[in-house]
Amino acid sequence: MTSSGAPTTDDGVEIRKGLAGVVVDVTAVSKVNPETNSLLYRGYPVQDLAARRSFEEVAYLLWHGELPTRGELADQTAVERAHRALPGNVRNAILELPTTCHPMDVCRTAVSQLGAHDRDAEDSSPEAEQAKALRLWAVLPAVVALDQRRRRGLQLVEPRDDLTYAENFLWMAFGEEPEEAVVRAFEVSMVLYAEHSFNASTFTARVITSTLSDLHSAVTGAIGALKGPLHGGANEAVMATFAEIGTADRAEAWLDDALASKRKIMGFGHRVYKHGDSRVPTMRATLDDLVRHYDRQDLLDLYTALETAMTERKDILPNLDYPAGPAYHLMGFDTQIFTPLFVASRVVGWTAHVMEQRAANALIRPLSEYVGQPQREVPEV
Ligand SMILES: CC(=O)SCCNC(=O)CCNC(=O)[C@H](O)C(C)(C)COP(=O)(O)OP(=O)(O)OC[C@H]1O[C@@H](n2cnc3c(N)ncnc32)[C@H](O)[C@@H]1OP(=O)(O)O
Ligand SMILES: O=C([O-])CC(=O)C(=O)O
Repeated sequence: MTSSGAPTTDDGVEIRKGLAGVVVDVTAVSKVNPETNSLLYRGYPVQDLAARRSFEEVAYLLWHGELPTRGELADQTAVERAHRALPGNVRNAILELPTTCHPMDVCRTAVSQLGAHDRDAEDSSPEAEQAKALRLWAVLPAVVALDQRRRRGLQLVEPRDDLTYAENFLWMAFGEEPEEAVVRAFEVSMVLYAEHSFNASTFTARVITSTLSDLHSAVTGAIGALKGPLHGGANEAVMATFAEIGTADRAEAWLDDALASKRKIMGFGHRVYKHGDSRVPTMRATLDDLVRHYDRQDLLDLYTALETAMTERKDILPNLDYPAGPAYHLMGFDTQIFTPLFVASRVVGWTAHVMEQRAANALIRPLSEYVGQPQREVPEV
C-alpha cells in the first residue's frame, strides 16, 4: 500500500485499479464536481438546462460549446428531422436479429451497420465528424423504437417531422401522440443522461478514437461498455430489483438478504459521487410527476423503502439510474429498452468527446505490471 491507500506490487509499483482517481486528460465538455454535487455542461448547471432548454438545444451546446441561436437551432433541427428514418438496409439487418438477444446488442449492431453504410465513415475532418454525430443522434430513436415494437410483434411506426425529438421518439415507440407530461419527463431524462465526463463508456469511445479509428467504431465500442450493469445497464437492473422485491413492505428484508449474499444493489453508488449524484434530485422530481400522472404511489413507496433501507444499512446513495428506471417503466417502455434509451441520449456526449479527443490526440496506452511466470524455456516436444 502507498500512503494514498493504493495497492503496490512486490516491486513497489503503485497500481490504480480501475484507474480510480487518475486524471488522464483535460476536457471542456462537462465538469463533474463531487464536492458540490454539481454537473456542468459547458459551464451550465445540468438541472437548469433540464428546466429551461430542449434536448435539441443541449445537444447543440455539448457539440459546439455554446447554446444555439434561433437560426443555428433551426438548421440543426432541419437536419435532425431529415435523418430520423432508418435506412432500409439497416432496418432489415435489425429485423433479422433474434429477439432473444439483448436490445443493447441491437443498438450496437445498428450503429456498426450505419457506419458501414456511411459514405463519410472514414472522413475525420471536424465538419464530417459533426455531421456524422448529428445523423447518428437523429436516427437512434428509430433503432430503439423499432426494436421495442418488433419484440411486441408490432409494425414499425414511421417518424414524423412535425414533432420535436422527444415527441417523435415517443410517437415511434408507442404509435400514439404522447401526453405533454410524458414528453416533458422523457426530455428531462434525455438531458440528464447526455454527458458525464470520463465515465467508462465515454472513455472507451476516447480510447478507440485515440487510435485514429472512426466515429462509428468509437460509438459501437461505447455501447458495449454502457451495456454492463455497473454502468448504464443499471437502469434496467433497478426495475428487475423492484420486480423481485414486489412491494414496499418487503424491501428491508430483501435488502438484508441481498447484502448478506454480497450482492451489489443496482442504482446505488457511484465511482465519483460519494455524497449523492448531481442528477438525482431532478430525475426524482420528474419521477414524482409521473407517479402523480399515472397514480402509482405504490411504485414510489417501493422506491422510497429501498432507498431508505440502503441509506440506513450502507449509507450509499442512489445514482441517476435509480429514478430513471422506474420513470421509463411508468412511461411504458419495456425494461430491456431502458439502456438503449440511455444510448440515444449519451451518443451526444460520446461524439462530443470523440471530436475533443481527435482535436488533441494522444494514443491511450497505459502500462501494466507483469505478475505472471518468469521467463522460462519452451520444452522440446
Ligand atoms: C449512470 C451510471 O453508470 S451510474 C452507476 C450505475 N451502476 C450501478 O448502479 C451498479 C451498482 N453500483 C456499483 O456497483 C458501484 O457503486 C459502482 C461500480 C457504480 C462504483 O463502484 P466503485 O467506485 O468501484 O466502488 P466500490 O465498488 O469499490 O464500492 C466501495 C464499497 O461500497 C460498496 N458498494 C458500492 N456500491 C454498492 C452497491 N450498489 N451495492 C452494495 N454495495 C455497494 C462496495 O461493495 C464496496 O464495499 P467494500 O469496501 O466493503 O468492499
Ligand atoms: O460517471 C460515471 O462513472 C457513470 C455515470 O454516472 C454516467 O456515465 O452518467
